[in-house]
Amino acid sequence: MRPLIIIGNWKMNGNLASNEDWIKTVARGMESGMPSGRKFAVCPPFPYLAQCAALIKEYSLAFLSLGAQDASAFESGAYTGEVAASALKEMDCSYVIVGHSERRETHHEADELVAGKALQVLDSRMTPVICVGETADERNSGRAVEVVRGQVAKQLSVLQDRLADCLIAYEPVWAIGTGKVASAQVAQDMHRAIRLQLAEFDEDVASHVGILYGGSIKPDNAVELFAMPDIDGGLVGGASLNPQDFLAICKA
Ligand SMILES: O=C[C@H](O)COP(=O)(O)O
Repeated sequence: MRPLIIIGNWKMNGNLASNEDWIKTVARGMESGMPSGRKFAVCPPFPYLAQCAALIKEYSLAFLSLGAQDASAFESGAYTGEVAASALKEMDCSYVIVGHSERRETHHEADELVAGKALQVLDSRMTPVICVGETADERNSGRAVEVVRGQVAKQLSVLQDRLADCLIAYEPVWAIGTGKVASAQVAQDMHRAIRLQLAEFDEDVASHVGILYGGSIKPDNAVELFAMPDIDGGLVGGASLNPQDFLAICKA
């Protein structure tokens, strides 16, 4: 049985004061317990990881793990501005997002680079959250499944059965930050297509990999999305900035 995993991605938001308020509010909200069989994490920007790790300890927030929004495909060395997966592990990260569409678009990250990042994350004993998803044009021209299959195929060709230790986040680009959430059925159909593709490679890998949905998740659409058999949780952007909304999604 795969756990439901809900990961908040703050993107380039937050500051020392608001981060502390967020953690305090979430700690209070999680105090009385959380639904069983679920895991929760938050991914702040790199500079705030140490602060958030310390606050999670201070408030004994056992339910909440820490994650990062990216990692280098290199182990260490002269790569100015890059952050090594091993450094993220030292900061108490359990998850690292790789290949987010915002990085694929703004930083021209290709599938091979994304797979290299995922390998570094795995080698540092954390879980990569590998993002895939089609643009509006690709969906409107009927190529959504083909595009996503292509992205997953590249990851499979590099990671092989190590993909069993990763999470995949299906994030249709047209649903990110737009308020246009994919309907639960549209998301389920793509998650099913990804799982069937994984099963073509290895049934065991397919049954183990958690496939999260991302794109305009809100407290009022989370219940329906999470009820779908192949949706194993969510990667939540905008709504995760509000601690009450994040809590509501975690409990949905
Ligand atoms: O990483 C999160 C996704 O990009 C979704 O963002 P969003 O919830 O603001 O649409």
